[in-house]
Amino acid sequence: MKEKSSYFLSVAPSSLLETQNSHFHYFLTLLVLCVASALLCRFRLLRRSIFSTNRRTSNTDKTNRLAEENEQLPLHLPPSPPSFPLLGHLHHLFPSSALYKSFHHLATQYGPLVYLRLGTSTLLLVSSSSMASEIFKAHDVAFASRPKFAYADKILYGPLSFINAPYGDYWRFLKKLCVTELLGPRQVNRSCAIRTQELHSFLQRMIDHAKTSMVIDLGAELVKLTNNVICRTTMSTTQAGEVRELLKQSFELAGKLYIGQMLGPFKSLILWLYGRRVTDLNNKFDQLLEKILKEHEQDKSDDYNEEINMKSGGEFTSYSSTDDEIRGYGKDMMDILLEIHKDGNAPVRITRGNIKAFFTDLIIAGTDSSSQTMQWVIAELINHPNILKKAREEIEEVVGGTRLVEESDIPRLPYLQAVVKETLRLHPTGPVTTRVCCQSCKIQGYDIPETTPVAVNLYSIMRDPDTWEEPDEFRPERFLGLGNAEDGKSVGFGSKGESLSFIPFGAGRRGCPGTLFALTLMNSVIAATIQCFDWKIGSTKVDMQPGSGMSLAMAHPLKCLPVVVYDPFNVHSN
Ligand code: HEM
Repeated sequence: MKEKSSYFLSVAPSSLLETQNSHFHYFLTLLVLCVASALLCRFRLLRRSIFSTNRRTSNTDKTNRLAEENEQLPLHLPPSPPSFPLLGHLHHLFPSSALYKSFHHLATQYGPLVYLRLGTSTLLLVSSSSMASEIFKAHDVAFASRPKFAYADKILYGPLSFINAPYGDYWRFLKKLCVTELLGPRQVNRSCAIRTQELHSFLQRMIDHAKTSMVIDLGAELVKLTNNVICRTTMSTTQAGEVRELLKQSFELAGKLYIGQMLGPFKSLILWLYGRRVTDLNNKFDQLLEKILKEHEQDKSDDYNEEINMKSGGEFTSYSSTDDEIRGYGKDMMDILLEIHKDGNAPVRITRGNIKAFFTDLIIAGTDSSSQTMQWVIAELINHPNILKKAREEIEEVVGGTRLVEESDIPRLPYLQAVVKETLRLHPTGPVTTRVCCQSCKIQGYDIPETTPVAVNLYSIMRDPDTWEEPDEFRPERFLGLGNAEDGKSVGFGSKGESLSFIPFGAGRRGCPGTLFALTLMNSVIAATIQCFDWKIGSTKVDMQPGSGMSLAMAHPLKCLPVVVYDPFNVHSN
């Protein structure tokens, strides 16, 4: 059955749509959307009455047709709030400028499973851990694909993307490769040297700023650190800044197309306005990635190390390492994928386009999510000095006062890990994840028709008062000890046998393959930051207001002055 492009949110664009940050734009867009939907529906009604056709196009119509085919038995759909005849439930998205909050509000009023009609599309909203279990566990295969985007062919490598690939041979092959090889424990261990170098570089920059009493944009510094780590680990490139800038511009425009797809017959207008610029940027980015691919193919020359030393940001040049140490391992992820590309016997054909799309996915999915989470952690610690003190004491006890905390210390720092987990619970940077129902099924007695797009609100699940005591409080202690969750079940990251009450990385087949990579990086950066710095801000408390849009970023960048409490590069002065 041909799948209708529909209203959807997905991992990559959730961070991209952060660019639509202004409240004004958000409301204006929804207003235009409402008017457009109304016009579209009126036009359809008129056309039907003139030509007396029975042509049906919307998912709601499909649902009714299924009911007709099913011996006229009406489908038993999940509960729906009251709706307007043409707009459906669009007006329910207005109460908040952030979509996950509007969804959260809907769940508190109408329950954990809500069926919505948004203009011409439908959406199943899932907001509790037991309902999420139905999607991520009981019917995992039926919900293993993501909804399609009308302009998939316009956004960067859209149709070749892994994140939006339908559940099938290609996706399964790459997912297995991610888990066993590219993002698995072995590869994460082997890239430790890259993370350490970039962390030292970051710390040195903070120390320099502290010496000159310079207020810094901590978010921007963390983005730089994360982007460098991901670009170097995945494709050993020293052009991380250029990669990021082009991606940012390209996806700002993609965000506009994304909103535009909801405008029904007017969506071509958006394409007309921005199409050319999107193509130009995509071409520029493609040229850059092609260059990096060719460098890999040309077998890197001996002066590779020297080149890295000169370009890797400059500040930290004390290493003189072998190629293995610089890259973290002999082969990087791009080398591995190129080998598969050239292997005629590989079980799945991977094109050059697929390789470029895959690395673009990793950078988009991994950079902002990790850096924003770290920014939230530091903001929470500034606002909770007792927790900062406790975390610092734990590090001092394990590490002593003579060296910098290392990745290998993390397993002995449970309180630090609890601080990071509690931040992920309160501030999941991808608060809503999406799926599409590919096989009609029943959830708790309700019929879910094929092609229904699904939004799982991770934010609601992780603030559910039935699971979490005082859900809005920052209390890392809740993650210490047995069981962890107030519902008594084990809390991991949504793996098999665990409660789905803590799922910042999603769950099931399409759960985040970068979980280990992200946690390894975040735990070690946060540990070192706690050990080395206090932070001064302009007021007594950090403003914790989240921004609008679809990702959960801070509304105001965290600007602060680092104050050195331990300088790992000048031990004599400590
Ligand atoms: C704090 C950091 C991160 C958070 C909170 C996060 C969160 C998520 C979430 C919620 C999903 C959707 C899962 C679902 O639909 O069930 C996802 C998917 C994904 N993430 Fe992450 N992520 C993070 C870091 C990373 C990193 C570092 C990488 C790679 C380097 C990565 C790569 C991906 C990919 C490729 C997908 C798509 C998986 C698929 O569709 O099969 N993520 N992530």
